[in-house]
Amino acid sequence: MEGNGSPAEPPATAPAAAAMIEHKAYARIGLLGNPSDVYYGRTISLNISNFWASVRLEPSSDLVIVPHPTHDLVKFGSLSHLVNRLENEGYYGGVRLLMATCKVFNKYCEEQGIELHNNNFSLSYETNIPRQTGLSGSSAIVCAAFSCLLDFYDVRDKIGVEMRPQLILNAEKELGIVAGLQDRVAQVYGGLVYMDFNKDSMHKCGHGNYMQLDTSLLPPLHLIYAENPSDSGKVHSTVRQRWLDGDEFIISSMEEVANLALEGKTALLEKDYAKLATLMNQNFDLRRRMFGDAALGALNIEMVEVARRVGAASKFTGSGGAVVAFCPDGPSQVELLENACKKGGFDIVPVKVVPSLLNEIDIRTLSSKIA
Ligand SMILES: Nc1ncnc2c1ncn2[C@@H]1O[C@H](COP(=O)(O)OP(=O)(O)O)[C@@H](O)[C@H]1O
Ligand SMILES: O=C(O)[C@H]1O[C@H](OP(=O)(O)O)[C@H](O)[C@@H](O)[C@@H]1O
Ligand SMILES: [Mg+2]
Repeated sequence: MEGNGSPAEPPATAPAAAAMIEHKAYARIGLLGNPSDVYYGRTISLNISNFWASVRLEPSSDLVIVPHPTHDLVKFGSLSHLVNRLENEGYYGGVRLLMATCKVFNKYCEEQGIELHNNNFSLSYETNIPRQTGLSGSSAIVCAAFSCLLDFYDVRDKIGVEMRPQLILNAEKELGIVAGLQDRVAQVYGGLVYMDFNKDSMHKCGHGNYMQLDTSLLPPLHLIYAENPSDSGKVHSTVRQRWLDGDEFIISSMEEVANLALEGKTALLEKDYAKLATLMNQNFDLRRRMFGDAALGALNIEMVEVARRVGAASKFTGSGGAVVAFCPDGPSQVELLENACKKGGFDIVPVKVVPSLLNEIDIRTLSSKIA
């Protein structure tokens, strides 16, 4: 509609880079096999719409990384407020993640001879993923920022879907955070994904083999969580060092954990949910033996045990802070679980699975067919 004095429509040929771009990336649940993704293992993970991070890219004259008003707090009411904040949430927020994402993106494009235009942008973020609870809050910010850069520079077709999780992981590696690929794969692909990170494919192709599974294979799942931030990089570092030092127990236990994902794929395809429950419990028990109770934290262990006391299967979604629970006996058991969580002071929500996030351009970049 043309009105008197209304601003002129921008020309149809305005560069795509002039538009604001926004992308979301969702929290993920490691259903089986984690943390063997850090060790050439296998996992089954799902992307959930209960929580997400979003990143907004706006064209600007300078390149600006915008600190989040609460997650990157630098103004405090008092000294004790500052100390309290650092003790509970650490020194860092999302700014370092956004910066590292830009650096890694630029490095990869340079290496691959992908030309980038010279326009600048501002990056800002929001997130409602409970902070540092093993729901991949960190990589959600990186993944959403990475998607914004793909579109701003119009290179979605030049950076294949299979490579993206590794680049998203590289942003955290750049910051010295020990982590694996499962979060990033789930967040790039969406839905339910079986992942095999065997050494051969990791070394030959620079990525694992990723297979999307039908999300309707999943039984109803519940997510239990608490405000209890833990630094996943720190939780992982000791076990990682032992693995690097050739510790037989850690190496063989990680192999066992990886096998749970392989068995879990069959169980899901056959809808053998009794088996799924057993595998989930074994997964946590193996983690507990490898990491030890002190590293996992009493509150996190209690979340697993609350679920087990009502007969539900349970395990960590990530490195700690949230638990995925499955009630094989159905709604009456779910009610028991909800009551037990309420009494224990834990939040509990039914899991909502995100469908596949790949668009047509993304699918065309795949070197292997998705299931
Ligand atoms: N909600 C958040 N807001 C801002 N930055 C975050 C948030 N969650 C994580 N980060 C950043 O990512 C780093 C690693 O977080 P991590 O322990 O992996 O959390 P998560 O389990 O949520 O992935 C943190 O030290 C911090 O810099
Ligand atoms: O320990 C795990 O299961 C996962 O820990 C990290 O995820 P987070 O959400 O930060 O706890 C890590 O990034 C994953 O690769 C591990 O599987
Ligand atoms: Mg993380």
